[in-house]
Amino acid sequence: MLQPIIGIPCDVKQIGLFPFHAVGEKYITAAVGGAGGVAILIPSLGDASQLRAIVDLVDGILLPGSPSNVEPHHYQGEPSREGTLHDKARDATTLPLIDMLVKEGVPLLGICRGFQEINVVMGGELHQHVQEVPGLHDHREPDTQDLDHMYGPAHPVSLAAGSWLQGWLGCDSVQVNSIHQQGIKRLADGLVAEALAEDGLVEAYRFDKAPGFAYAVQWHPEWKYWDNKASQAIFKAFGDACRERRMRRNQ
Ligand SMILES: N[C@@H](CCC(=O)NCCCC(=O)O)C(=O)O
Repeated sequence: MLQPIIGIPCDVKQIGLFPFHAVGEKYITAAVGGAGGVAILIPSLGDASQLRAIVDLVDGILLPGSPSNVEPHHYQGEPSREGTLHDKARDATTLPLIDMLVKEGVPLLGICRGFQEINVVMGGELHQHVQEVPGLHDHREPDTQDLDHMYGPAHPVSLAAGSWLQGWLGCDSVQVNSIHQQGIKRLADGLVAEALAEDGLVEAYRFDKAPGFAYAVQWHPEWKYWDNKASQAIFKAFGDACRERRMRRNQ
């Protein structure tokens, strides 16, 4: 099968005295095994000339999750609390990159932080502490070092009538994991909710008006994707869109 090139933007993390650009391995294995691509890691240099070359190089972009948060000035949010983890370099890379990808119809899959980034770029807003919003639940991960527990099923999401997920899965609800403190406060115009948590928080959306595949989920389908039908469906759809772009570019 044709292997499209899937770019994954890095977080910038301090390891000892030096900054490193890094991506969690589970995103890489899901891009390769779940979407059938060749994964390339994209350094978060925030350089426009690099972004142009990257958009010309890739067949799709997977925006991974991260413990860091989008800086609130990008969506007119209140200043972050003292000690909030940000990643200025990632923001400076992914936010302009998303705009280019959507405009040019390059397939885009956002996961967790990536889900939040796309909403911000398209003009939406985020809750910074979902668990403190009246009526919303606590969506943070369980206090455990056991990853199977941390990334295991946490709550159901209802699939919107006519959603891609409902069509892919043939059901109206799935269980998802939950490892996030921030969430969608206002869904950007043009983004169509695909799934909602029990408290009404948007947990997945598609971007119908985008010329290409543009989909994002708040949960973590990359975690043991091979054991989860919804994860497999999401990565297959993303991989198929990337393959279609590859085939068009090969013509
Ligand atoms: N920081 C944001 C996004 C949360 C997120 O992406 N969590 C995953 C971190 C670890 C991993 O990559 O699996 C928020 O708190 O909402």
